[in-house]
Amino acid sequence: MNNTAHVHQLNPNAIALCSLGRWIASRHWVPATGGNFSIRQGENSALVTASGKDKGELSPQDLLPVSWQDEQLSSPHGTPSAETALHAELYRLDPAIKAVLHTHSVHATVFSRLALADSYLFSGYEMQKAITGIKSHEQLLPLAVFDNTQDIPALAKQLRQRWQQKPLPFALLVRGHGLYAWGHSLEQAKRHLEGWEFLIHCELERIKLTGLP
Ligand SMILES: CSC[C@@H](O)[C@@H](O)C(=O)COP(=O)(O)O
Ligand SMILES: [Zn+2]
Repeated sequence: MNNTAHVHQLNPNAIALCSLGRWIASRHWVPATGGNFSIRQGENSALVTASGKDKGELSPQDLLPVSWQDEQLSSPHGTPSAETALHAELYRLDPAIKAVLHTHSVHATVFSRLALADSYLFSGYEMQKAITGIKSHEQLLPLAVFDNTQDIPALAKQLRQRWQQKPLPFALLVRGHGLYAWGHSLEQAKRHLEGWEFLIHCELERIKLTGLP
Protein backbone atom coordinates (compact mmCIF):
# COMPACT_ATOMS: atom_id res chain seq x y z
CA MET A 1 0.00 0.00 0.00
CA ASN A 2 1.46 3.42 -0.91
CA ASN A 3 1.32 6.39 1.47
CA THR A 4 -1.69 8.03 -0.19
CA ALA A 5 -3.76 4.86 -0.07
CA HIS A 6 -2.85 4.48 3.59
CA VAL A 7 -3.93 8.06 4.36
CA HIS A 8 -7.25 7.53 2.54
CA GLN A 9 -7.94 4.29 4.40
CA LEU A 10 -7.89 6.32 7.60
CA ASN A 11 -9.70 9.43 6.33
CA PRO A 12 -13.10 9.53 8.09
CA ASN A 13 -14.56 11.66 5.26
CA ALA A 14 -13.56 9.03 2.71
CA ILE A 15 -14.99 6.21 4.84
CA ALA A 16 -18.27 8.13 5.37
CA LEU A 17 -18.65 8.87 1.64
CA CYS A 18 -18.06 5.21 0.69
CA SER A 19 -20.71 4.19 3.21
CA LEU A 20 -23.15 6.80 1.87
CA GLY A 21 -22.43 5.48 -1.66
CA ARG A 22 -23.63 2.04 -0.57
CA TRP A 23 -26.83 3.55 0.84
CA ILE A 24 -27.43 5.60 -2.34
CA ALA A 25 -26.86 2.49 -4.48
CA SER A 26 -29.33 0.54 -2.30
CA ARG A 27 -31.95 3.12 -3.37
CA HIS A 28 -31.12 2.36 -7.07
CA TRP A 29 -30.06 5.95 -7.69
CA VAL A 30 -26.62 5.17 -9.22
CA PRO A 31 -27.05 2.28 -11.71
CA ALA A 32 -24.30 1.12 -14.07
CA THR A 33 -21.46 3.30 -12.68
CA GLY A 34 -23.66 6.41 -13.07
CA GLY A 35 -23.34 9.21 -10.52
CA ASN A 36 -20.39 10.72 -8.70
CA PHE A 37 -19.70 12.14 -5.26
CA SER A 38 -17.25 14.48 -3.60
CA ILE A 39 -16.40 15.83 -0.18
CA ARG A 40 -14.46 19.02 0.49
CA GLN A 41 -10.97 18.59 1.91
CA GLY A 42 -9.94 22.24 2.23
CA GLU A 43 -10.47 25.68 0.72
CA ASN A 44 -9.41 24.59 -2.77
CA SER A 45 -9.63 20.83 -2.83
CA ALA A 46 -11.96 17.87 -2.50
CA LEU A 47 -11.95 14.10 -2.65
CA VAL A 48 -13.81 13.12 -5.85
CA THR A 49 -14.90 9.64 -6.92
CA ALA A 50 -12.71 8.01 -9.57
CA SER A 51 -14.35 7.81 -12.99
CA GLY A 52 -16.17 4.67 -14.04
CA LYS A 53 -16.45 3.04 -10.61
CA ASP A 54 -19.56 1.31 -9.29
CA LYS A 55 -20.63 3.96 -6.75
CA GLY A 56 -22.12 1.30 -4.49
CA GLU A 57 -18.79 -0.49 -4.17
CA LEU A 58 -16.39 2.35 -3.42
CA SER A 59 -13.37 1.97 -1.20
CA PRO A 60 -11.38 4.93 0.16
CA GLN A 61 -8.72 4.53 -2.59
CA ASP A 62 -11.46 5.33 -5.15
CA LEU A 63 -11.70 8.87 -3.76
CA LEU A 64 -9.12 11.02 -5.50
CA PRO A 65 -7.78 14.33 -4.17
CA VAL A 66 -8.45 17.09 -6.73
CA SER A 67 -7.49 20.75 -6.46
CA TRP A 68 -9.30 23.47 -8.42
CA GLN A 69 -6.31 25.80 -8.12
CA ASP A 70 -4.96 23.58 -10.89
CA GLU A 71 -7.14 24.27 -13.98
CA GLN A 72 -6.59 20.67 -15.13
CA LEU A 73 -8.65 19.34 -12.20
CA SER A 74 -6.52 16.22 -12.37
CA SER A 75 -5.26 13.86 -9.72
CA PRO A 76 -1.87 12.12 -9.63
CA HIS A 77 -3.61 9.02 -8.26
CA GLY A 78 -6.07 8.24 -11.06
CA THR A 79 -8.78 9.72 -13.28
CA PRO A 80 -11.37 11.67 -11.31
CA SER A 81 -15.04 11.77 -12.35
CA ALA A 82 -15.82 13.06 -15.83
CA GLU A 83 -18.06 15.61 -14.05
CA THR A 84 -15.41 16.93 -11.64
CA ALA A 85 -15.67 20.46 -13.13
CA LEU A 86 -19.27 20.75 -11.93
CA HIS A 87 -18.33 19.71 -8.40
CA ALA A 88 -15.42 22.18 -8.39
CA GLU A 89 -17.70 24.98 -9.61
CA LEU A 90 -20.14 24.37 -6.75
CA TYR A 91 -17.31 24.45 -4.20
CA ARG A 92 -16.01 27.68 -5.76
CA LEU A 93 -19.47 29.29 -5.77
CA ASP A 94 -20.14 28.60 -2.09
CA PRO A 95 -17.27 28.02 0.34
CA ALA A 96 -19.82 26.60 2.82
CA ILE A 97 -20.56 23.60 0.55
CA LYS A 98 -18.95 20.50 2.06
CA ALA A 99 -20.30 17.66 -0.10
CA VAL A 100 -21.83 17.16 -3.56
CA LEU A 101 -23.84 14.06 -4.55
CA HIS A 102 -24.86 13.28 -8.15
CA THR A 103 -27.40 10.55 -8.92
CA HIS A 104 -29.09 8.97 -11.95
CA SER A 105 -32.42 7.84 -10.54
CA VAL A 106 -35.13 6.74 -12.96
CA HIS A 107 -37.57 9.28 -11.48
CA ALA A 108 -35.25 12.29 -11.78
CA THR A 109 -34.20 11.26 -15.28
CA VAL A 110 -37.77 10.87 -16.58
CA PHE A 111 -39.01 13.97 -14.73
CA SER A 112 -36.16 16.04 -16.19
CA ARG A 113 -37.45 15.28 -19.69
CA LEU A 114 -40.93 16.51 -18.81
CA ALA A 115 -39.67 19.73 -17.19
CA LEU A 116 -39.29 21.80 -20.33
CA ALA A 117 -38.46 25.19 -18.82
CA ASP A 118 -35.14 26.13 -17.21
CA SER A 119 -36.70 25.98 -13.75
CA TYR A 120 -39.51 23.91 -12.17
CA LEU A 121 -41.45 25.25 -9.19
CA PHE A 122 -42.39 22.88 -6.37
CA SER A 123 -45.10 23.88 -3.93
CA GLY A 124 -47.59 22.19 -1.61
CA TYR A 125 -45.32 19.45 -0.28
CA GLU A 126 -44.46 19.16 3.42
CA MET A 127 -41.20 17.48 2.34
CA GLN A 128 -40.01 20.82 0.92
CA LYS A 129 -38.95 21.54 4.51
CA ALA A 130 -36.18 18.91 4.11
CA ILE A 131 -34.38 21.62 2.13
CA THR A 132 -32.44 24.03 4.36
CA GLY A 133 -34.15 27.42 4.58
CA ILE A 134 -37.62 26.21 3.56
CA LYS A 135 -40.07 26.70 6.40
CA SER A 136 -43.44 25.91 4.82
CA HIS A 137 -45.11 23.73 2.21
CA GLU A 138 -46.58 26.97 0.84
CA GLN A 139 -43.17 28.41 -0.04
CA LEU A 140 -42.24 28.13 -3.73
CA LEU A 141 -39.16 25.93 -4.19
CA PRO A 142 -37.45 26.20 -7.60
CA LEU A 143 -35.38 23.42 -9.14
CA ALA A 144 -33.04 24.67 -11.88
CA VAL A 145 -32.96 22.48 -15.00
CA PHE A 146 -30.04 22.54 -17.45
CA ASP A 147 -29.80 20.87 -20.84
CA ASN A 148 -27.44 17.94 -20.88
CA THR A 149 -24.07 18.28 -22.58
CA GLN A 150 -20.82 16.34 -22.63
CA ASP A 151 -19.04 19.70 -22.25
CA ILE A 152 -18.97 19.80 -18.45
CA PRO A 153 -16.88 23.01 -18.19
CA ALA A 154 -19.58 24.71 -20.34
CA LEU A 155 -22.27 23.39 -17.98
CA ALA A 156 -20.25 24.70 -15.03
CA LYS A 157 -20.16 28.13 -16.71
CA GLN A 158 -23.96 28.09 -17.14
CA LEU A 159 -24.29 27.12 -13.49
CA ARG A 160 -22.12 30.09 -12.46
CA GLN A 161 -24.25 32.48 -14.54
CA ARG A 162 -27.48 31.12 -13.04
CA TRP A 163 -26.06 31.16 -9.49
CA GLN A 164 -24.98 34.79 -9.83
CA GLN A 165 -28.63 35.73 -10.46
CA LYS A 166 -29.70 33.71 -7.42
CA PRO A 167 -28.00 30.84 -5.52
CA LEU A 168 -29.73 27.49 -6.14
CA PRO A 169 -31.49 25.77 -3.21
CA PHE A 170 -29.14 22.79 -2.83
CA ALA A 171 -29.91 20.96 -6.09
CA LEU A 172 -30.00 21.14 -9.86
CA LEU A 173 -31.30 18.80 -12.53
CA VAL A 174 -29.58 17.97 -15.82
CA ARG A 175 -32.11 17.05 -18.50
CA GLY A 176 -32.13 13.37 -19.49
CA HIS A 177 -29.21 12.87 -17.13
CA GLY A 178 -29.74 13.21 -13.38
CA LEU A 179 -29.76 15.19 -10.17
CA TYR A 180 -27.02 17.07 -8.29
CA ALA A 181 -27.61 17.80 -4.61
CA TRP A 182 -25.23 19.32 -2.09
CA GLY A 183 -25.01 20.49 1.49
CA HIS A 184 -22.98 22.24 4.15
CA SER A 185 -22.15 18.81 5.60
CA LEU A 186 -22.29 15.27 4.25
CA GLU A 187 -25.38 14.60 6.39
CA GLN A 188 -27.11 17.69 5.01
CA ALA A 189 -26.21 16.72 1.43
CA LYS A 190 -27.77 13.29 2.06
CA ARG A 191 -30.95 14.90 3.44
CA HIS A 192 -31.18 17.27 0.48
CA LEU A 193 -30.64 14.41 -1.97
CA GLU A 194 -33.34 12.28 -0.34
CA GLY A 195 -35.72 15.23 -0.03
CA TRP A 196 -35.31 16.27 -3.65
CA GLU A 197 -35.61 12.69 -4.91
CA PHE A 198 -38.85 12.36 -2.91
CA LEU A 199 -40.26 15.65 -4.28
CA ILE A 200 -39.37 14.71 -7.86
CA HIS A 201 -40.92 11.25 -7.44
CA CYS A 202 -44.13 12.83 -6.11
CA GLU A 203 -44.37 15.31 -8.98
CA LEU A 204 -43.75 12.57 -11.52
CA GLU A 205 -46.57 10.48 -10.00
CA ARG A 206 -48.87 13.52 -9.96
CA ILE A 207 -48.13 14.25 -13.62
CA LYS A 208 -48.71 10.56 -14.52
CA LEU A 209 -52.07 10.51 -12.70
CA THR A 210 -53.38 13.88 -13.83
CA GLY A 211 -51.57 14.47 -17.12
CA LEU A 212 -50.94 17.99 -15.83
CA PRO A 213 -47.31 19.19 -15.83
C1 LIG B 1 -22.84 5.38 -16.85
S1 LIG B 1 -22.84 6.81 -17.81
C2 LIG B 1 -22.75 8.10 -16.63
C3 LIG B 1 -21.62 9.06 -16.87
O1 LIG B 1 -21.60 9.49 -18.20
C4 LIG B 1 -21.74 10.24 -15.95
O2 LIG B 1 -22.90 10.98 -16.19
C5 LIG B 1 -21.69 9.86 -14.53
O3 LIG B 1 -22.55 10.23 -13.73
C6 LIG B 1 -20.58 9.03 -14.03
O4 LIG B 1 -19.35 9.42 -14.57
P1 LIG B 1 -18.02 9.22 -13.75
O5 LIG B 1 -16.93 9.64 -14.69
O6 LIG B 1 -17.95 7.77 -13.34
O7 LIG B 1 -18.14 10.10 -12.55
ZN1 LIG C 1 -23.93 11.73 -14.47
